[in-house]
Amino acid sequence: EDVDILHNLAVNSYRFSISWARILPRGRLGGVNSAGIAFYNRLINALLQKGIQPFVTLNHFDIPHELETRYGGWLGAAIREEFEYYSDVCFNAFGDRVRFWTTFNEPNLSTRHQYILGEFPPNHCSPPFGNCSSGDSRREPYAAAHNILLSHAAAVHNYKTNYQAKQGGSIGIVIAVKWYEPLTNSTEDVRAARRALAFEVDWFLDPIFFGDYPREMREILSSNLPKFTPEEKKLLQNNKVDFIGINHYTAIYAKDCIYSPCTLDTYEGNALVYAIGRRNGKIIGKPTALHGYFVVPEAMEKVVMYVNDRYRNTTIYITENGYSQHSDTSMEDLINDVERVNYMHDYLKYLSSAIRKGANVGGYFAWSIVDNFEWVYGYTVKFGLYQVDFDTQERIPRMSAKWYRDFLTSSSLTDGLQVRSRRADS
Ligand SMILES: O=C(/C=C/c1ccc(O)cc1)O[C@@H]1O[C@H](CO)[C@@H](O)[C@H](O)[C@H]1O
Repeated sequence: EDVDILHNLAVNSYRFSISWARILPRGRLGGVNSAGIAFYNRLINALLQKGIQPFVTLNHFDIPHELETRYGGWLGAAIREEFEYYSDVCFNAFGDRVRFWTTFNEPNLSTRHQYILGEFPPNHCSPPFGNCSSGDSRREPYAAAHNILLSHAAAVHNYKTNYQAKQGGSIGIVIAVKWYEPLTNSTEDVRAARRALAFEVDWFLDPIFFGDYPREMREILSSNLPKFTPEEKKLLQNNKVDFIGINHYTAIYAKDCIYSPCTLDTYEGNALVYAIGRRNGKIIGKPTALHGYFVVPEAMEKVVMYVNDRYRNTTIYITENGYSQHSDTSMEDLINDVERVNYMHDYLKYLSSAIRKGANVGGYFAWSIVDNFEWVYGYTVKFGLYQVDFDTQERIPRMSAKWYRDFLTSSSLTDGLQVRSRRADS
């Protein structure tokens, strides 16, 4: 039914992730769960029958529980071999039909929620970030990220060596990219915004493209930041991604915390930056249902140009972009979601502007087709173009679903928005 919905919406690609635990419930030392393989085979085949390209993520936050018990999850170096094995099972089982792979979804966001703030499992943190039963908010996120980067490199190496030539697909990684605008035009705040971006984007993409962490991180984190051996640098640089996925939702002001005092217990704390939604009392953009996420459409162009310029014109896919509503919104407003229509329209307008300036953008994915389980917020935050009645599983198209279908199927729009649907494989 959902594949029919996608077909009626006229999209040409669908992004989803595979649950590692559904394929390998106990990791590589346990067996492959054939029911899990069969489930994704049915989904992939149903999509292809409708001419929809599957765009597949291997890891979207969750891991088999046994790997947490056995290795301490991403903190243990042994998880790299586990991920390489898991990715191999997936390339083998699904790679004959999948043209687009990504290794990780937003590891730059998940490691911070897991190991700095302690909000996501395994809930590790230390003061001043929080009081967790274990953790080290200044060291662990970087240790976990290091193992993720090397797991990524191992999977990309395996795909490029053993699968790419015969299967003909491409492989990338998805990074969450929040845009940071300097709070004031002081040199300190301008540097703070640049630094926040380095701790957001360059943290993962610099090692992948240039073989090492950015200078800002090496200076500030010193011995808390792991080091790559010469062989690891080579592994990273020799196995560049074919494309970069960007999940972009919002922008926020960055205030310097090196030359002026701040509370440093936030998401940007380790970068010595304080992020704030207001400048002189004026909010950066309309708030959404997700705390700290504001509507700032022009930031779409800025993040795309930044990534395009720094990472040498590598193809960019916008792998997520979307607008959230509170579940306590009235039924009428949930369905007549004009704010979501405006959000998508305006963000797409700035994406088209980036394309006109030369950015190499291969496609755009709306988040999300249906209301999703929003992690720690559960069902209280709604992102769907289709509303879901969770008692009956009924899907109800919102205004945004109709708008998006019209946008994708009309060859031009009268109001100057000139983005067209692009084929994911072009
Ligand atoms: O998962 C996040 C964001 C999580 C978060 C934000 C704010 C907090 O306070 C806590 C968690 O990013 C992406 O954005 C979406 C819409 O959020 C999620 O539904 C996707 O699963 C994910 O890839």
